[in-house]
Amino acid sequence: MAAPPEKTEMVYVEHCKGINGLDKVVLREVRGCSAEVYLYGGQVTSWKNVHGEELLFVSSKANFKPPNAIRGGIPICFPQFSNLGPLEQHGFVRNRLWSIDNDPPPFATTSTNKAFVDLILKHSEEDFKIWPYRCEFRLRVTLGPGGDLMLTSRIRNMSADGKPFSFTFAYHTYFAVTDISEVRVEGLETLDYLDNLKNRERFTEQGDAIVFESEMDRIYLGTPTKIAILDHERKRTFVLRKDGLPDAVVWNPWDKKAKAMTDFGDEEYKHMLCVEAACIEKPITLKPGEEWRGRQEISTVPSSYFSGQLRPQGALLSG
Ligand SMILES: O=P(O)(O)OC[C@H]1O[C@H](O)[C@H](O)[C@@H](O)[C@@H]1O
Repeated sequence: MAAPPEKTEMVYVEHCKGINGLDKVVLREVRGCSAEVYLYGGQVTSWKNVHGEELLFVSSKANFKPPNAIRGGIPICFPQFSNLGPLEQHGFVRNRLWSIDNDPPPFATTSTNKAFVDLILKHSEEDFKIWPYRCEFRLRVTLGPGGDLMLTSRIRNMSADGKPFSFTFAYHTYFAVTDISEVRVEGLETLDYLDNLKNRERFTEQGDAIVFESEMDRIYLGTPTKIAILDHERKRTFVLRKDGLPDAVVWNPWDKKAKAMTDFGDEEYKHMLCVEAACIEKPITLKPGEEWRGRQEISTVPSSYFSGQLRPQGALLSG
């Protein structure tokens, strides 16, 4: 009798080389969705659904070359968002080489997810010179069986000398959209925001959703835990859920700024939108031994599913 055909084992986590020989980790799930994480920056650079469609934007001009940050995917801004402090723009972890964390401390809740990777960035002596604190940053990236992508950061003050530190933070997520002028963001209505284009002056959002007709760079404050990004043309809605991250940045550079960025195509602003789960207005302070956690989960649903529910009184506030 012929032997039964051998079953090929599903590889949920693959360590390999990416662009310019940089180390990357590919996460895969049974139904065909996938994600990629570069050790450089601890940065997610790809997130594909079961049809193999890319859901994150990465510029065709992105430099995958240290010390440049990678333009696209999900860069992590830490310990400083933007230029809100003495460090380089968005802090330094987005252009450091992270390591695989083979022995991460357990999470309180056990999960049955198989496609995940744990990374760690220990504060080097070199970095101590620019940021004189003892810090350990652990990042878990998980691809759920349904294709949802979860990032959990655990940041700990490792100081032995009693020195606290403060930081601001953002998951600088670049969503891929079909046509920015047909995109709306729901869940931020009626909130206050700081307008980065007007010296961070404070305004209150008046529209019943955010739409895009020109450059936008805002920090929405104290937002609900769910935000939706509706890609009208593709009838796809991204749902962003966050925990420990009260603020949300919304950014599109539009044509003029796009042209000024060397690692960004002139027309690419039409096909991306950054919505960033963040903690900016009130920095986090950690005493020695304390740990902070910040989590972002992104998923997609057909737009019709959410249609009409995304109002301040609607689904977004119900959990
Ligand atoms: O060019 P980068 O340093 O990556 O920053 C890109 C953008 O990041 C955030 O969204 C800020 O709010 C913007 O002001 C900034 O232009």
